[in-house]
Amino acid sequence: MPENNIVPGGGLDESAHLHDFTERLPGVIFQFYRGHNGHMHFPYLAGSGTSLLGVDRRQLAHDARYLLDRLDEEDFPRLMAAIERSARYRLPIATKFRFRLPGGRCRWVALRAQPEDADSGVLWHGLMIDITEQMAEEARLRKLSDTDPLTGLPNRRKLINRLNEEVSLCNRHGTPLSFMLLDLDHFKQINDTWGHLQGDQVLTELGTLCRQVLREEDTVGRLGGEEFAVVLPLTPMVRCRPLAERLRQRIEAHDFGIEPGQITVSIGLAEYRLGEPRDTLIERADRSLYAAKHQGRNRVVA
Ligand SMILES: Nc1nc2c(ncn2[C@@H]2O[C@H](COP(=O)(O)OP(=O)(O)OP(=O)(O)O)[C@@H](O)[C@H]2O)c(=O)[nH]1
Repeated sequence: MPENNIVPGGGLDESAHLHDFTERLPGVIFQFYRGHNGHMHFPYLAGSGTSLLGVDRRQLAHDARYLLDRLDEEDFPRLMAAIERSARYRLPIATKFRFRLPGGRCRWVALRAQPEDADSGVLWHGLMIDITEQMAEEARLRKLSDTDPLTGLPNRRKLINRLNEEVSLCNRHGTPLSFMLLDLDHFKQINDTWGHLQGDQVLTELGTLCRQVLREEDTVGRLGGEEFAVVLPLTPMVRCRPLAERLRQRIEAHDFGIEPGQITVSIGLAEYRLGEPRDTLIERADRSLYAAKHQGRNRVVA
């Protein structure tokens, strides 16, 4: 056994070792107290994470607000609700929050704590660990799995998720929603004539054009191949149609680096009808797209 291990019953030595040990922990261990009168403080706080977070332990021993005040605005009410729930039902807390450092940077912190009854309040025993790098990696992977690598647009999975969200908002609030399917005309010919690389370039530029013409709140995605889709929240058909027409004209007029007027799109539109399944909306837009192709391409059909 290494010499500096804590030996049970080691008296003074043991508490010195314990202190040394807790100060080196790559995180924070704490006791957090909340009185029935609402006052909160940290009777105990240790670990090297305290210096990382730049908190003053003496202040926190009297008042937890010095730490709570530096929580991200979005996360503060969530953490308070978790504390409340934990206090009421004596359930453990398992949550994460963003913590603002001086200078405006943020760190993500994971928190786990176990409550117990205490004198005139509740006492939690817990730990906090910095998970900023982990969260950044998660965000990177999430983006990767949501993004079409060629155009950088949301992929089918992400777009359908977005559509699901908007459909449920529509059903809840009765707001309008339109859906647009957009397909390049004779794209096989473009590939065959100008090469696959040029074809890829056209797809990428098309994505950029869509983003320029549409509003920030509209989601443009690539469904696959030469097919794109747009989710247009708060947009009835009377507003969606001119927007689609503007997009069609803009694409027709754009210089894609090959013969002018060679790149055109057919667009199928559908407006959501309250209560209908999401797939019915997609099918109606698909039928409109089919009609646009059938009627000669380079046109918008609703
Ligand atoms: N360059 C490139 N081509 C792609 C990609 N994905 C699909 N395609 C091509 O898109 C073409 C689609 O051809 P079709 O489905 O026959 O449709 P189309 O030629 O556009 O004809 P219409 O849709 O009827 O106007 C095929 O040649 C595919 O190889 C891609 O990522 N890059």
